[in-house]
Amino acid sequence: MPVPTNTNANASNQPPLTLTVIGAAGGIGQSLSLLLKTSNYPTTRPVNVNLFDVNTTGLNGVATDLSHMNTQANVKACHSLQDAVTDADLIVIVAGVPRKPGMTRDDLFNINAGIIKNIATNIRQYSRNLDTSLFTLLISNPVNSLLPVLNNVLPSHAHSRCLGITNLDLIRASEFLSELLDTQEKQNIPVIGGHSGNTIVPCFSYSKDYAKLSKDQIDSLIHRVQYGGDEVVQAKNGQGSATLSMAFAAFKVIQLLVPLVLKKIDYVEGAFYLELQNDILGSVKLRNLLNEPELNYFAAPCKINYTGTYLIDYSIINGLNQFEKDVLLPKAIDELKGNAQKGERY
Ligand SMILES: NC(=O)C1=CN([C@@H]2O[C@H](COP(=O)(O)OP(=O)(O)OC[C@H]3O[C@@H](n4cnc5c(N)ncnc54)[C@H](O)[C@@H]3O)[C@@H](O)[C@H]2O)C=CC1
Ligand SMILES: O=C([O-])CC(=O)C(=O)O
Repeated sequence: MPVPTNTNANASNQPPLTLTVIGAAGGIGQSLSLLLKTSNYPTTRPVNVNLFDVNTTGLNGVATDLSHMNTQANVKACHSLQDAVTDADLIVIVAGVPRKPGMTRDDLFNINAGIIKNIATNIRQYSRNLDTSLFTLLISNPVNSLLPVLNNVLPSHAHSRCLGITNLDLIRASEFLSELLDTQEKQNIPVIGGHSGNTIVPCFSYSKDYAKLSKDQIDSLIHRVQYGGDEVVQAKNGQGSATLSMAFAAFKVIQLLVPLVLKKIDYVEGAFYLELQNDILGSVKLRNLLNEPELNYFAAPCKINYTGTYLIDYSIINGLNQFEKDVLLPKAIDELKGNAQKGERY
């Protein structure tokens, strides 16, 4: 059975843009790979979508299926992590186990931490771009603890390009508000903190319609965003967690980052879970504002250039209302510190 490799000739001899999906045969991986295969990329360089999964039958099936589509990107089934990561400009990690009803994301830690550590070890050993420009997007759960596991293996100068993906929380906040208001308008609602239950802090006070909402409506919106993942897990009733909406959320992030990776723009703005490093502007100020000098990981709006996150927008904290600042944030931070320590100690 032939395994698809790049099908389009590289007439220009330009170096390809390489996007790698690890966990490509899974629920998120398949949908995300489809989106990446069918996307238009603003470049004349060849675009390679490298797929890897330990489920080799699933991997070959997905890669063969996608390879018949006459689109810009070439798909390649990689049969080792080394092959998948060596030339990557951007790696998306969706490998691991999803939740079943009754489980928390934290229940996935033991099994998924080993998977992430192995992937990180391969990135450290083989990625050509790790030291300069590689972006690594972590989707596997629990994100709050697994990003520290990833970072523990990778050199610290690469951490500002290792981003935990919380975009589904922002998308849910926007959509649930729109549904409640019965409008087509989709507002941007900042969501900060982390990616599980109480650590998810949706900031609905930033909505222009906040004053129209009752306290009960606000409480139920916050709860729905914090436990939106459970809503899908329960609906799927043992058949996994959010896959289609997550693939959409990840694709949006990749669409944002690709022009940066191609060096077509100087910086992008997005919200990510990441390590607070002293050399990222705004990190110290954010810790001071939160009165949390020991807080090592947090999700917040950031500015990112092609060498990584260079600014964390701490001003988000100043704009919060009293309830968000005094009730939601302290609960989130308590859990976030424990979640990060768990990963750091692994
Ligand atoms: N950050 C977020 O907002 C979200 C995160 N997730 C998380 O994403 C992860 C993946 O979810 P699904 O795609 O639904 O799971 P899935 O079970 O459908 O797919 C996971 C894939 O990973 C592969 N895999 C397992 N170990 C591997 C390894 N060592 N190397 C390469 N591939 C490996 C499996 O063979 C499988 O194909 C889960 O941990 C889930 O909790 C899910 C939704 C949202
Ligand atoms: O809830 C889960 O397990 C998957 C997830 O992270 C989400 O849907 O936000």
